[in-house]
Amino acid sequence: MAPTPVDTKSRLHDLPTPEPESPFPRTRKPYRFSTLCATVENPDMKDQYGSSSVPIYQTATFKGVGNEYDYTRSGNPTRTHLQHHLAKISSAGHAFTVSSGMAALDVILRILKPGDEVIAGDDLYGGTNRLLTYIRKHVGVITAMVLLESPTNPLLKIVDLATISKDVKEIAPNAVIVVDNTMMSPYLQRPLEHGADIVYDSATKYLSGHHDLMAGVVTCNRDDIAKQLAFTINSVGNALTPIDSFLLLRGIKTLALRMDRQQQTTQLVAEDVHLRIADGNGAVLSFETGNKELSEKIVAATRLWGISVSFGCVNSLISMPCVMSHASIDAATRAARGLPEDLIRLCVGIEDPNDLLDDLEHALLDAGAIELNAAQNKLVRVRDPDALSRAVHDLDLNGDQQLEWFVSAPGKVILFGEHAVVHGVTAIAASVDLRCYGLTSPRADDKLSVHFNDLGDFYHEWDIHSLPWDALTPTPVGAEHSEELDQRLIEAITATAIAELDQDKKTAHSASLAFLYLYMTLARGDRRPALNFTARSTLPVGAGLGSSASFSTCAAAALQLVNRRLSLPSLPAPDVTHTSHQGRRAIPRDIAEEVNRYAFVAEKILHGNPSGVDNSVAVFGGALAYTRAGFERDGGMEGIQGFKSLKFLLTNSKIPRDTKKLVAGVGEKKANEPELVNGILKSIQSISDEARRALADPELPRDALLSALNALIEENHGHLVTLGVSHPALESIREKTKTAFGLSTKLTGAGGGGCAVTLVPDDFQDKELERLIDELIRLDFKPYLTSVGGSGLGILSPYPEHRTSSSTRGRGSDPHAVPVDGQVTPPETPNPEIVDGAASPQAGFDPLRPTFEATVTTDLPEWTTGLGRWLYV
Ligand SMILES: Nc1ncnc2c1ncn2[C@@H]1O[C@H](COP(=O)(O)OP(=O)(O)O)[C@@H](O)[C@H]1O
Ligand SMILES: C[C@@](O)(CCOP(=O)(O)O)CC(=O)O
Repeated sequence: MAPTPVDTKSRLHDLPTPEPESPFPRTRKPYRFSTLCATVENPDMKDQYGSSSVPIYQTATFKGVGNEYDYTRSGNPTRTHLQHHLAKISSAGHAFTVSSGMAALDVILRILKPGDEVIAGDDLYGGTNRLLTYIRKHVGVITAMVLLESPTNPLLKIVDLATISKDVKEIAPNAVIVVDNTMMSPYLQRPLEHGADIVYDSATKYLSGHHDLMAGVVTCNRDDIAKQLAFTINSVGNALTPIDSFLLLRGIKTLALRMDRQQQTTQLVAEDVHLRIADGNGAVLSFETGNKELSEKIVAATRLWGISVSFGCVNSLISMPCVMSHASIDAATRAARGLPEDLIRLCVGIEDPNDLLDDLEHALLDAGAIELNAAQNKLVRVRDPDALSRAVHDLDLNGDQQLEWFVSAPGKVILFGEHAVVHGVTAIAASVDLRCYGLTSPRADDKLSVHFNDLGDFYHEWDIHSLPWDALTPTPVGAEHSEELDQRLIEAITATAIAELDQDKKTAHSASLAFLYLYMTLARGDRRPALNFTARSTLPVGAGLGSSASFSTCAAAALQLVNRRLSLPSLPAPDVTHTSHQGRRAIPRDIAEEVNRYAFVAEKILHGNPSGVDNSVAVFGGALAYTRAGFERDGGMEGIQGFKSLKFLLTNSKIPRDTKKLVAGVGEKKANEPELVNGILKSIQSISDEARRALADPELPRDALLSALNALIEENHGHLVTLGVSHPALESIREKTKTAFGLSTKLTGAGGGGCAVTLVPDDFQDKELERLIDELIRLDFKPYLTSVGGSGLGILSPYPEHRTSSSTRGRGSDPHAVPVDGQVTPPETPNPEIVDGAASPQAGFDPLRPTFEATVTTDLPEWTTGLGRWLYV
């Protein structure tokens, strides 16, 4: 392998363009850009066979000693051709090509030494931001470099490269000026001509143009810098492969042609839709809609425009930077940099402009951003389709015209993987047909109250102004809550609002803390709605069936609805709703995810270190294989169909326990006995994997499936015993089901008491089951026969057409009776009766709260069903 720095062969070309030999004695003009692009010539590298396209030297090594090439990491003829070509079109003395745009930046940043400082713009591509943050944190770099981009991405701010370069050189003569030129490509801008020292491009974009390769290009004129870059590339081994060098060389030939076409169409698109465009150059434009949900709808409604990150491809792309390319910049930083959450980025390709415009127009219409003005017979922009109703609602939040929002969410049973799931192992869990219900009702005073019937009929009210608002860092609409809880807010609520509670009621403390944290975090600016929140559950609380997650889901959904952070979708037309699911599945995934994020926040307050499996089941319902993100395996969840056909008996030992403590206990055991616990975690992962395979296998005979699951239940329970989370009462439930009935049982949830789950085989006689249930009751346990895999989060439709009138409520009326089409924002409820506070009841409003609080628990499912149509995830 060559010991010397490499690939500086690109220096060998002559600028301007090599002139083809001419018999005529007159001077030729230098070739124009598009000709330069299409003409790949290097007089120093004539092909031995006269091939008109540069061949791919697909070889790692070259034979011989002391030759020009010996090892492809260090130098390869295809790459040399490419680099020569790039140097030519970039007005550069040197060009290097590496494996991606980020690799190019990385190679450049390695010029820095500890103590050096980088000055960068405030609108940087998410990946650039991430890499700079990493370098700052890990390499201790503190102004040796000025990093610029023009136009910026995605806000298209223009940077005066020439002036800035001049100023920098006056103030810090040694600072290296680096320019990311990806948005422009050398066709539109050659920053080396304006004082930049180094220019890099993600060649994945315009330079290659077809999104069929990843590549980065670094160009410079300074020999000292070129030497450093070549050294890094050779040492790191990230130089571009021969095949990608070939593809990039081929892409560059059409650069000017593509860019011309893409720019023309961009201009047309920008003018046609009358939306904000930052600059007329390039083929990327972005615009705001004023509403994140509207932007999402527009993006989702396009067909020809591909929803994708990146740009520079011949195919047109549409994206929302805040949730895609720039999602790795946290929400607070995005907000501070003025990067709008609703921004839509269009990257225009080479399709027929009329098709692109048609598609965009359809998407804008479908999303409700524009509408046909019948009088003028033309499409006009709807300034903000939700603005009027939102403004009305916003006023309502402090007035007397509010909605009651009624929501519900199921509990869960974990069949395999509890506790281990906290540490990254996959858990297999499903929803149970026991639910928590949450209702927000407006108040006419300045008070916030909670009523937790299941926690010793706990009721408390707070003066809204007395809550510790100073400690709150507001979360903008559409922004995500950070992964960490805001400890300052928790401490402030604990020291004020919680400190005034009766000290004996610990469970009510934590539920109140979680609710107040969500209430404050989800409030919008100074609009702090006066309301009561009542929660009731058909689930046993604190028994391992996820009552906390279903409570958290109800609180998160209700408060997001009250604060208009969720917009219910328009409902399917009547002829569609009576098909497979009768219109039940009316809540789309993005809304579910939004609720799940905040349900997880509340779970963190209640549990300390939850895995997120409980709240995911509470929101999404069904049966899931759930793996927490952030460990060695990929996080995520996947539905499991086979689980739904299983029958389970859940038995509450009635031994109270504290999930937070049990989870912390396992964490401590892992810290003290890592080998033991890691071994157990590995085994539980195998159990979950095995169960998942068995449940997904359509060929596996039913009895083989059931006996496999029984064996896995026994094995998993054994591991939970070793982890120290069983309890004598759970062991006695196991004993009873095993010896007298031959059934397999394990603890479920956090253990330490709480519930056990028993798999009931298909052929288990009803009589036997009754006998088992009786015996368990006699032993003072509480059994529940449950079906699994039902719906997740439910929201009682706020549309009056979907509500059953008070005279028919509770008589089992058809909950799916009258679906309507097309309404996006629920109409406000007229004349609400004020339940708490001084105002007197008003006519025409029939509040749910009194009956909700008075109905016996066992009647809740039927009563809630009779209220009208429920929309489910
Ligand atoms: N219906 C409810 N009303 C109010 N808070 C509830 C309700 N259900 C659960 N919680 C909260 O969740 C806690 C129980 O959580 P946890 O111990 O994890 O039990 P589980 O296994 O039932 O989820 C309660 O102490 C309470 O703070
Ligand atoms: C023990 C654990 O795996 C499940 C806890 O369930 P529950 O709170 O006992 O319903 C913890 C978690 O996954 O967050």
